[in-house]
Amino acid sequence: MKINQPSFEIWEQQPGVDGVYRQVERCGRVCYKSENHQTADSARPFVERMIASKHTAMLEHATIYLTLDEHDDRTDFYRHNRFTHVNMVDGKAYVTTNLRVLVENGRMNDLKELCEPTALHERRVTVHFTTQVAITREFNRHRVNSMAEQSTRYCNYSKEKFGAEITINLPQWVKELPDGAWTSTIEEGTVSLDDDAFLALTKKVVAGEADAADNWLFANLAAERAYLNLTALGRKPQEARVVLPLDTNTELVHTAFLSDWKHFFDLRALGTTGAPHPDAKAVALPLYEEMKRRFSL
Ligand SMILES: NC(=O)C1=CN([C@@H]2O[C@H](COP(=O)(O)OP(=O)(O)OC[C@H]3O[C@@H](n4cnc5c(N)ncnc54)[C@H](OP(=O)(O)O)[C@@H]3O)[C@@H](O)[C@H]2O)C=CC1
Ligand SMILES: Nc1nc(=O)c2c([nH]1)NC[C@@H]1CN(c3ccc(C(=O)N[C@@H](CCC(=O)O)C(=O)O)cc3)CN21
Ligand SMILES: O=c1ccn([C@H]2C[C@H](O)[C@@H](COP(=O)(O)O)O2)c(=O)[nH]1
Repeated sequence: MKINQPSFEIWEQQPGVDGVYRQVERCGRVCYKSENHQTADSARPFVERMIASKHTAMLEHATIYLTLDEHDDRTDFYRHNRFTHVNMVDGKAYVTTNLRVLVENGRMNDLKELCEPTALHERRVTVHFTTQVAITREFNRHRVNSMAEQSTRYCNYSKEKFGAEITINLPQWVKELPDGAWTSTIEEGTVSLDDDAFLALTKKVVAGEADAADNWLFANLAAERAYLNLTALGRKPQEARVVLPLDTNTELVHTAFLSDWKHFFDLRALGTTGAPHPDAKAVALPLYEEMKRRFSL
């Protein structure tokens, strides 16, 4: 069993139309952890597959910036589209939208007007989180955001690609436990108990003699054994996944307007409506600091 630390990364879109396709591919491949299929020219066919299979939500991760004339017919369309922000300044329309809007409204020609963001465009920002399933349940309630998440229906953790093991994302309360028998094992990021050691731990739990770290490790290790046994018995990942704990590691991508990120930080970092969960705050607060530096929130 692996133990990951929570983390985040801002995924900046590369310039131009190529950057548009690559952003969709990078975010979309998180779902099936299929990054190994990415090549120099795989982005456009990937996007075409997403369109053909009607998985157009993935297209929302590509941000489109346009600068149009106030009186251009196209400006009118974008001003009335609810997934688009338009700033009107001195006769120009500074449009921020996403690729799904263009694809689903037959407006791919507008890509000819693609530009890099100026100070007058409302920014959209893509963030990749590595956290627990428990936390992505909370983040995914920010429903105006665009999302892509690693799938427990389709990822088979018993495969070599996942190291044939389960990965847990370390909860803050476990990290903050006073030093004990498991401290160095947890810090190393891998736990592997042979059968005798697992049975000894099980006995301690059953006898009610296990401490907090013992109980936490026991439950995760038992879940891992059961998951691997179920897949070995022929159960599909989407069946075996029901025994996985809420601290199972997952990857989540959110793309949102800066104004929506501000709302996210109010809830998940700053706690303006109640204390954020410590595992949410563990990624949201440093992300807030980083966004303040990069985008002057
Ligand atoms: N691993 C993964 O991440 C997977 C994710 N899913 C996701 O589950 C969802 C299934 O729900 P379903 O309702 O069919 O999917 P849709 O993606 O069609 O709708 C979801 C929401 O997207 C909004 N939306 C539509 N167009 C845009 C756009 N251009 N920009 C921003 N938001 C937009 C709609 O808003 P409104 O209500 O205002 O119209 C709607 O609320 C999908 O998003 C799908 O991708 C499914 C499988 C795997
Ligand atoms: N209704 C619905 N069902 C879905 O399954 C679905 C959606 N919507 N919306 C978008 C998400 C994202 N989806 C996907 C589907 C495939 C890949 C993918 O990586 N495909 C690889 C092959 C997979 C592999 O080799 O492991 C590819 O190269 O196309 C990514 C995201 C599926 N998704
Ligand atoms: O059929 C599906 C598969 C996935 N999703 C969404 C829900 C989550 O945000 C991610 C990962 O979900 P899993 O259930 O772990 O596959 O994708 C969905 O809505 N429908």
